[in-house]
Parts: sequence; structure tokens; C-alpha cells
Amino acid sequence: MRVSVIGCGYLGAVHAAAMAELGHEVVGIDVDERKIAALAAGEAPFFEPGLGAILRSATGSGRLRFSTGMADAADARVHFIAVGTPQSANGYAADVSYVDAAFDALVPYLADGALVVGKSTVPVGTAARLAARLAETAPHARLAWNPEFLREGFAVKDTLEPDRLVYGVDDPESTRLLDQVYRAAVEAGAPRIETDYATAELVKVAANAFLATKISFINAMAEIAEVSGADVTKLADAIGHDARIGRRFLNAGVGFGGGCLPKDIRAFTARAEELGRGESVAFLKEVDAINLRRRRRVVELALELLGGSVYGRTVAVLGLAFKPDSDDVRDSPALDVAVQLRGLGARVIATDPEAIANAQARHPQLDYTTSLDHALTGADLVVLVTEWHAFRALDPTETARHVTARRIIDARNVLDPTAWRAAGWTYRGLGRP
Ligand SMILES: NC(=O)C1=CN([C@@H]2O[C@H](COP(=O)(O)OP(=O)(O)OC[C@H]3O[C@@H](n4cnc5c(N)ncnc54)[C@H](O)[C@@H]3O)[C@@H](O)[C@H]2O)C=CC1
Ligand SMILES: O=C(O)[C@H]1O[C@H](OP(=O)(O)OP(=O)(O)OC[C@H]2O[C@@H](n3ccc(=O)[nH]c3=O)[C@H](O)[C@@H]2O)[C@H](O)[C@@H](O)[C@@H]1O
Repeated sequence: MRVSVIGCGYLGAVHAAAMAELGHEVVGIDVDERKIAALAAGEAPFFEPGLGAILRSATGSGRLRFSTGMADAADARVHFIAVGTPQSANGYAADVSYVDAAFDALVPYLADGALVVGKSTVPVGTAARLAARLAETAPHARLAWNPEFLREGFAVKDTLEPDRLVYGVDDPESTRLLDQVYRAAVEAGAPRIETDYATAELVKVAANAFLATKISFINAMAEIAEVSGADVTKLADAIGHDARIGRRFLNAGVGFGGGCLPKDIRAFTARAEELGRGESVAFLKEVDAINLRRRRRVVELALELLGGSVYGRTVAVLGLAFKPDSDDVRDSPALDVAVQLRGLGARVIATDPEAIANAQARHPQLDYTTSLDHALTGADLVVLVTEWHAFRALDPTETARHVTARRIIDARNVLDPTAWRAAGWTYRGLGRP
């Protein structure tokens, strides 16, 4: 099948390469010339395990091309729209202008029987609005909404082996085309939910809202654990054994960030308010507030451990990406903590295996180093904020050789407090004694 993917960011680049890996003839389109040049050369423009390999093999075989010109999408039968839907500059709502722009630019090139497939996460009602526009401007084409559930760090596997497929469609031909695109997953037995546009759009934001709520729930328990001397990690293990609750996404710590969960819960709240049902998801404001409090809590702990002021003190910040195995720093709790500490006058020296370039572009005022040893050297305080393997594996005795004082905040609760305290460290987790 000939497929186009419009928008080649964290979602679209992986989707394009994975579609080619599945045997489709793919063209990836983006307005960002640098990104397209890198992708066309078979280079992943961001860090995502496994992406480079499938990109090189697909561009090498000629099944995958990239272009900045929408005309190159003209011979595709199925067009995926995977452009960004960031938080608006002036509020909580999603900015859907990139979706509209990509859609409008694509319409003149739609062949007879073409299917436009929305993958971007959008406010409910967007697909119906675009379908009405399509009926007027290109009645020979169809629209489907097919939300994406991939996780960064596992994006290639999640795309090739999705745990479910959701088709928001309004005719059987769209389903037939989507089944052809996803034949491998359908034949492997991936559950497939065929539904209307509104449900498909809501499934996506509901899933992210649930995940965010689960994380904030456990972080709320961490707040209570902090004032009662309880251990939130043991609490999570214990409640997680109940299969109805489940242990996944119950890791308390500095909270969630990234290009999706934070903006998606805010956009959902804004859309519900527009629809006159703000009260139905008002709890998401609390989910957001709990999440942001965790970042402040890490800063408070730093102040506490350094005797009330971080001014002039050297703080080693381990981690900048919003989670391990990603270079994404969008709404990263780690970067936020680093910036807050710097704002209070600390000499922050930050390190991350992959995210330094992205962090530096946003916050040039911080000091960065690619060397973990260098980051630790002379530190008055170490703050572990993103649980990369290299940081989880730190040895307390070896680490002590580099620092000025043995103080550590484990903002992801991934270290063994007993081992660190035994090696002479003042250890503080989030919600564990
Ligand atoms: N990053 C992720 O893990 C996931 C993202 N999503 C959703 O997918 C969408 C895209 O997210 P990301 O890939 O993370 O964003 P991103 O910001 O990495 O990529 C968006 C891309 O769209 C391009 N673009 C903007 N306007 C364009 C236009 N008119 N024509 C062609 N290209 C255009 C940009 O240059 C950029 O490369 C969002 O709605 C997001 O919520 C959904 C599931 C997972
Ligand atoms: O819509 C999206 O873009 C994607 O958003 C999330 O994926 P992602 O943002 O890549 O990362 P997650 O693994 O969900 O982690 C999100 C944040 O929550 C934090 N987290 C996660 C789990 C946990 O127990 N505790 C916790 O604080 C992570 O550190 C990270 O900052 C969802 O998991 C995907 O299903 C969805 O497709």
C-alpha cells in the first residue's frame, strides 16, 4: 500500500519507518527541512531505541522516502496526519492549528478513494469538523481517526506490535483500508475497536488521563507517607498485587512530564469546559496540581538538605529527559527541577545520556556535562531525577569519592536507601523514610 505520513516528529518518524518495515511504500512529509534531511539520510533526528536501524533499512531499500513538499504525498492511498497538537500559548486548550494546516495542504492532492487518517491527539469533535470540510472540498476522499498509544523509548515495538487498534470511522471502506495497513497486527490478534470519530478521539485522551491519574494517585499517597513515616514504594507493591489495581504506573516520584500526559489532561479539561461538562473532569486539575507539587517538593528537599539555601552550592542533577530512553525534554520534571534550583542561585551541573542538546537549546543558563563523574565532582548535593540505567546502577561508595558532601535526593525512588545510608550518605526519597 502507498502511504504518506504528514508530520515526522516523535510519532510520525517512527510511524513512517514502521509502516515501511511492514512492507508499505511510504513517504514522510514535514515542514522542518533539517528533520527531513536527516531522515532522508537514514538518521533518526531524535533518540529512540531501534528507530535508526529500521530507518536505515527502509530508506536503503527505497521503500521509505522523505520530502518537504506535500505534492509528494499525491500518489498515496492512505495519509496519516501526525503533526503536533501542543498546549496553546494562551491557555490549556490544544493548539490544533498544525492539524488544520496539514489537512488543508493535503486536500488538493487527495486521489480518488484516498483515506485521510488522523493520528494526532485532538479535542473531541475535531474529526467531525474535518470530515465536514472534506465532504465539501474533496468528497471523493474519506476520513478516519486512529489514535496512537506508543510510549517513547518503546515506540518502534509499540508501533509494530500495538496492544490495540482503535478505528474511528464512518464507513466500512475506511476499516478495510486500515485493516490492510495494519494487516500484520490484525493477523497477530491485536484487539481492534471499530467505533465513531468521537469515541476514538476520547479513547486517546481518556487513556492518558487515566495514566496521569494513576501516577498522581500514588504521588498523593507519597505526600501522606511523607508526613506519617510510611513507605510509598511498599504501599505501591502491596496495592499493586491486587490485579484490579496493578503495579504498573504506580512509581511515586517527581511525577509525569513529556509532550503528552501534561498537555493532554489540560486540553481534555479545556474541551470538557467548552462542552459544558467541566465538572466531569475537574479532578484532572487536581491530578495536574499534585504532579507539579512533586517538582516543588524536590526543590524543598534540596533546600532542607543544604540548610535552607542552595545559593552558591553545587548541585549535580542526574537526568534531563522526561523519562529514561528518550531525549525528549518537553515539560520534563528533571529539567524543571534543574531550572528551579538554578533560579535559587545553585550552581547546577546537569548530565543525561541523551538529552543534553535538547535541554541546552531551551535552558542555556545551566551547566551541562556528558561525564557522570564530572557532574558528581565537587557536588554538595546529588539529585537523581530521571532513572536512566547508569544512574540506577550508581554505587554509593564509588560515588562518594567524587562529591564534596554525601547528600542525595532520589526523586524516582530507585536506589536502595539502606545501602546508601550504610555508605554514609544522607538519603532522601519521595514518600519513603
Ligand atoms: N510523542 C509521542 O509519544 C506520541 C504523540 N502523540 C500525538 O502525536 C502528535 C505528534 O506528537 P509528536 O510527534 O510528539 O510531536 P513533534 O512536535 O515531535 O512532531 C510534530 C511534527 O509535525 C511537523 N509539522 C507541523 N506542522 C506541519 C505541517 N503543516 N505539515 C507537515 N508537518 C508539520 C513538525 O515540524 C514536527 O516535526 C501529537 O498530537 C501528540 O499528542 C500520540 C501518541 C504518542
Ligand atoms: O500520548 C502519548 O504521547 C503517550 O503518552 C504516554 O507515553 P510517554 O509520554 O512516552 O511516557 P510514559 O511512559 O507514559 O511516561 C510519562 C511520564 O510519567 C512518568 N511516570 C510513569 C510511570 C510511573 O509509574 N510514574 C511516573 O512518574 C514518567 O517518568 C514520564 O515522565 C503514554 O504512556 C502512551 O500510551 C501515550 O501514547
